[in-house]
Amino acid sequence: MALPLALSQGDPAGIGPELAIKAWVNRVESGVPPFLFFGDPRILKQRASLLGFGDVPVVNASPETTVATFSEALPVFAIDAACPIDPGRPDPMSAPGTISAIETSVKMTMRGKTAAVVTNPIAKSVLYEAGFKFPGHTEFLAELAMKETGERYRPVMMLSCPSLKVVPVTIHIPLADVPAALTSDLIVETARITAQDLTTRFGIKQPVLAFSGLNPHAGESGTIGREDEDIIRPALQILEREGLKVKGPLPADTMFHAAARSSYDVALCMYHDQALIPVKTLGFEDGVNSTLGLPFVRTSPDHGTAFAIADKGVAAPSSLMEALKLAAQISSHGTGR
Ligand SMILES: NC(=O)C1=CN([C@@H]2O[C@H](COP(=O)(O)OP(=O)(O)OC[C@H]3O[C@@H](n4cnc5c(N)ncnc54)[C@H](O)[C@@H]3O)[C@@H](O)[C@H]2O)C=CC1
Ligand SMILES: NCC(=O)COP(=O)(O)O
Repeated sequence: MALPLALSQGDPAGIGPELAIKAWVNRVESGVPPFLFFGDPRILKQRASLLGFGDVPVVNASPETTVATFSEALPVFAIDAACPIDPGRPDPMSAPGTISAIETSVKMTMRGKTAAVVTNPIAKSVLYEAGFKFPGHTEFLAELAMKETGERYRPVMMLSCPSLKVVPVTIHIPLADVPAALTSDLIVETARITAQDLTTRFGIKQPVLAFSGLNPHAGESGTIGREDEDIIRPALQILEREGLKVKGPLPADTMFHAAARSSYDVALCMYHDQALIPVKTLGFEDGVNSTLGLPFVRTSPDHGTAFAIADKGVAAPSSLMEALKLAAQISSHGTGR
């Protein structure tokens, strides 16, 4: 029997519990693969009754019992939240439970009990307040993988929707720090991992990688900033010599219209918003965040915790459902690494 996916709870005061309930309710008509929710069953039950899903049966389960249970009830691997949860009001006291749900999902997946990790959104600032030392899941997952195998992993964030795939080369750092963080080595390493995983996990034989510039007009031949010529172009030359198909550095403002998008498989952008604005504009409802470079498959919805709507019942589960389907599809061929 196929293994279930591990779905971590995310911030319990956010929309994660609601999305899990709605994904389970839509499982048949939307083809949602079996998942095991790692989190506090009391939170799921509370949220279900608050939002009019009180008839959803929530049962304690293990990876071994999930697939058989899934058609009848929402299976939960119980992890204590350790504090009362008020939807929309995040509390750093819930951080240990949030982190433990991620850790347990990874452990189960790396030990072959679950097929892949799908994460519900966490609020970075809430976890930072509780002492969490990682910028986000992406880097934390690499650390957890290293704990399991002793090997170092270089994680790469990729967001995708049907019409676009993007990779931010620098991720959660202040914009003012981007130019100093950007090096040819960082670009080359990010591109190699992206190209490998696009081939092994996404079935794109020889992906075309398009690179944005950093400055307006990709620096206009070095007259509006030097990074495009001094850092990005040399990285592309190295990649080209290695046989990768690359384009750029391209002006970021003109590389995302439909005709431009049809000329490449993935856009590697120099900072977070340069990459995420186009993909969330084109496909917020069905966008998926995947972590490349890890020894297991991880996906997540493209959005955050949406605290302002966590008690309203209006959160759309579509992005989480796409994340679950993509994780199942990729992991059915192995990890690709
Ligand atoms: N993978 C993750 O763990 C991610 C976590 N975050 C975290 O989420 C928190 C909030 O971030 P924001 O920038 O406000 O982004 P957000 O995605 O939570 O919300 C942005 C807007 O989209 C709406 N929205 C989000 N998801 C929705 C859904 N499923 N259905 C309907 N409307 C939805 C929200 O109500 C809000 O208006 C931050 O603390 C951030 O760190 C953000 C992105 C990803
Ligand atoms: N903006 C994307 C995001 O915040 C997702 O980060 P991560 O938690 O997947 O590392």
